[in-house]
Amino acid sequence: MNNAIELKNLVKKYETPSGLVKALDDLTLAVPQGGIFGLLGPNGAGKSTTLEIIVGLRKASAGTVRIFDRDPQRDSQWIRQRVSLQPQESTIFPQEQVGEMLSFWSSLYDQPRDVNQVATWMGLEDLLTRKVAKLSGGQKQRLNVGLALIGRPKLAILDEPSTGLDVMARDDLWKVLRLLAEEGTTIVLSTHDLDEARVLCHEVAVIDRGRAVAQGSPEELIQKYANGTVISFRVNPDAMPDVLTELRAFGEPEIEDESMVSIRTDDTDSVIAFLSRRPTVSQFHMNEPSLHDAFIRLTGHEFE
Ligand SMILES: Nc1ncnc2c1ncn2[C@@H]1O[C@H](COP(=O)(O)OP(=O)(O)OP(=O)(O)O)[C@@H](O)[C@H]1O
Repeated sequence: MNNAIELKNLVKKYETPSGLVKALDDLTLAVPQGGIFGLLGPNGAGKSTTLEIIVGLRKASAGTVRIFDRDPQRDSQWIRQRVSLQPQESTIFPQEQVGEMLSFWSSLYDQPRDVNQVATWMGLEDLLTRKVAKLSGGQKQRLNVGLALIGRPKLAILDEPSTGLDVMARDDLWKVLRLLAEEGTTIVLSTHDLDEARVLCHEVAVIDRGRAVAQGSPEELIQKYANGTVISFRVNPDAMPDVLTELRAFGEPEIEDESMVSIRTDDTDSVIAFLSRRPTVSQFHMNEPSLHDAFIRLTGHEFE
């Protein structure tokens, strides 16, 4: 068995007062063991629903779920010792102190990590005697991630772990996640931060409207789906018609305003060489192909 997670043809329907909501619509994906895997998608794409089904908190309406080759609904005891979830929101035990929470959580596992080690990882070492209710949003988030890691899970499921963290806390979290992945932990996180997905995740699945529309490393997806670099520049309005005509040899230019033009190209060197020979052209700007471009190409709509 090579995969930590195998989801096949998952469907999840929620009953709501205004009718059935189809949160997952034939979602299929596999997560290899080890490494950091990202579920990437806009609000409402179905990421949290997928994560909750993986840990057995929710039951799919149809389809199959295998976690280390087991069924999380039937083998819930086995799964609970090895698979952890950091939910998006949690209001557990607000009157307890941070240290008490970490100790209590660690007592639920057979081979927990050291409480002080996890507190240090999460930047909570000076807050161990503070009540959970008195933590800031970012501190609560760090505690929730710490609780998800303290049981030494084989598979840690993190639902938007960076949300609410400042840049330094986010960088510290990334370091911890990379360290755990190097040790062999499989980490699955959801995010709608495309930059986070690109720098942190070894592999991502792009989720859109309840389906996984593509899977691969961020660089693979960019290469496969994001079309070329966008070069934009200013041009003297009098020279615009000539420049546009000649530029068409490289692709279809887009006029942004009366003096700003952009063109998407795979042949950056030739376009730059052409433009730099023109005295009427100035202020070059290059936008490398990104996951955002790949997402738009894959889904046909903006990431929002
Ligand atoms: N308990 C629920 N009852 C009814 N509808 C729900 C429930 N949970 C989620 N949904 C709906 O299912 C769809 C998918 O939601 P989900 O929370 O899985 O998406 P998400 O990708 O995690 O979004 P976000 O990035 O905003 O957290 C949305 O349309 C949402 O409104």
